[in-house]
Amino acid sequence: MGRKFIVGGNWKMNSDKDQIAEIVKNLNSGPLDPNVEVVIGVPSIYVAFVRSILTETIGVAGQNCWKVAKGAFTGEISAEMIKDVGAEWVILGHSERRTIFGEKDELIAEKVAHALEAGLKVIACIGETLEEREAGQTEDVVFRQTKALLPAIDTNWENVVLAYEPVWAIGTGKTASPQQAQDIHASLRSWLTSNTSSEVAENMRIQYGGSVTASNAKELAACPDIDGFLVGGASLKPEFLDICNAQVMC
Ligand SMILES: O=C[C@H](O)COP(=O)(O)O
Repeated sequence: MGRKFIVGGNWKMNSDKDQIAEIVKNLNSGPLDPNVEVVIGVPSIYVAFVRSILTETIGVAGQNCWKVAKGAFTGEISAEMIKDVGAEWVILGHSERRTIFGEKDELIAEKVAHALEAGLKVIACIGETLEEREAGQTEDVVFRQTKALLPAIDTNWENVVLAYEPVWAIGTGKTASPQQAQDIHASLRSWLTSNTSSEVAENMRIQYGGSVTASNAKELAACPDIDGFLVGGASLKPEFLDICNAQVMC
C-alpha cells in the first residue's frame, strides 16, 4: 500500500475564537480529498474548542509539549494534557522551537519519546538554515536531527511523520524548488533505509514545509518522495483546502 498523503496546517501563534470559527467552517465544508489525511496544529489553549467544532475526519495537533506528564514546570503543557482535551497529534522540533527557544536535538528527542508514550502521534520537524545550506551541510544537518530521534521513536515509526522544513524557506516566500525538496526527501529515505529498515523507509511519510501555497503545491505534490506538506501562513487562509487537495489535482 502506498503512503497516504498528509497535510498539516500549523497556525503557529495566530487566530482568536472568531477567526478560528471562520477557518473551521471553511474546513468543515470542504470538499476534501478522502485520500488525504489532514491535521491542524493549533495553539494549545484552543485545542478543545477546535476539536469541538471541527469535523472528526480532520486531526488536531498541539504545536509543542513538555517531556514529562506532570509536575512543577510552570507554564508548560504535557502531551497527556493536549491529548486529554482532544488532540491526536503534536508537532515537535519545529525550527521556531529550535532557533527562538533554543531547543536542541536531545530535548526534542525526549519530547518525542514522551509524546509517543503518552499516545500522541508526532510530526517531527527537521531542516537546515540558510548558512548550513550554503556551507553544503544540508544532508549532515537533517541526518543528524533525524538520528537523534531514532532511540526516541524506537519501533513506533507508524506514529511519526517527518517534516522537512528548510529554515530559509519558512515564512519567506522562498519555496525550495520541487527538485531541491525531492532531492533531500529521497536522501532522507535512503538514509532511513540504512539506519532503520527498508520497511520503515518505504512507509515513512515525509512532508515538505516552507512557503507552500496553492500555487506551488501541485508541482511539489507530484514529486515521488514528497508525501504531504506542513503549511504555516497559508493554513490560515481558504487556499489551505486547495493545498490539501493538491495531490488529486496533479
Ligand atoms: O510549520 C510550518 C512552516 O514553518 C512553514 O511555514 P510557512 O508555510 O508560513 O512558510
